[in-house]
Amino acid sequence: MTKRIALSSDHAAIELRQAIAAHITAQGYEAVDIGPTSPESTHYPKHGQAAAELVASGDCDLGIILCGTGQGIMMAANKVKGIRCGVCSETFSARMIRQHNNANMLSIGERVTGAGLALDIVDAFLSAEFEGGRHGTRVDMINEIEG
Ligand SMILES: O=C(CO)[C@H](O)[C@H](O)COP(=O)(O)O
Repeated sequence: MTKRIALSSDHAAIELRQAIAAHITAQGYEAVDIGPTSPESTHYPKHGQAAAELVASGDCDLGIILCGTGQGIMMAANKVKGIRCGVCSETFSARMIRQHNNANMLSIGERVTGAGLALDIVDAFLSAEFEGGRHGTRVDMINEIEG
């Protein structure tokens, strides 16, 4: 079944978000891009929350969110129950947050990471699978903290 990927950003990362949407669509994913499209200044918490809710509800399989640094929108997304989101600026971590942490969202900073590398980061994240085992025990411990 086609994987649905939630995408959102604030004003600082619209161009990179749209490039990622086109990139993953070309790979056969369904990009559920909830904007914004206007370059007007906006507030990253609401965009992080909206994408995180699509993932937490099961409407989307995974999510990719962006802001200037990737940090603020990641913090907002991680407040939604069931979300495990990491900021990545290289491919090793993008792969590992899936394999070891079962991350269901990836965050990238458009003001930090160039577009070419960002697309490689997305590929690393989307192609990796959670390994379970001892990592499952640890992810369960994270979920227990959340309650
Ligand atoms: O990176 C971000 C949050 O972590 C934001 O994109 C950034 O703070 C927006 O800044 P500005 O309003 O000056 O464009």
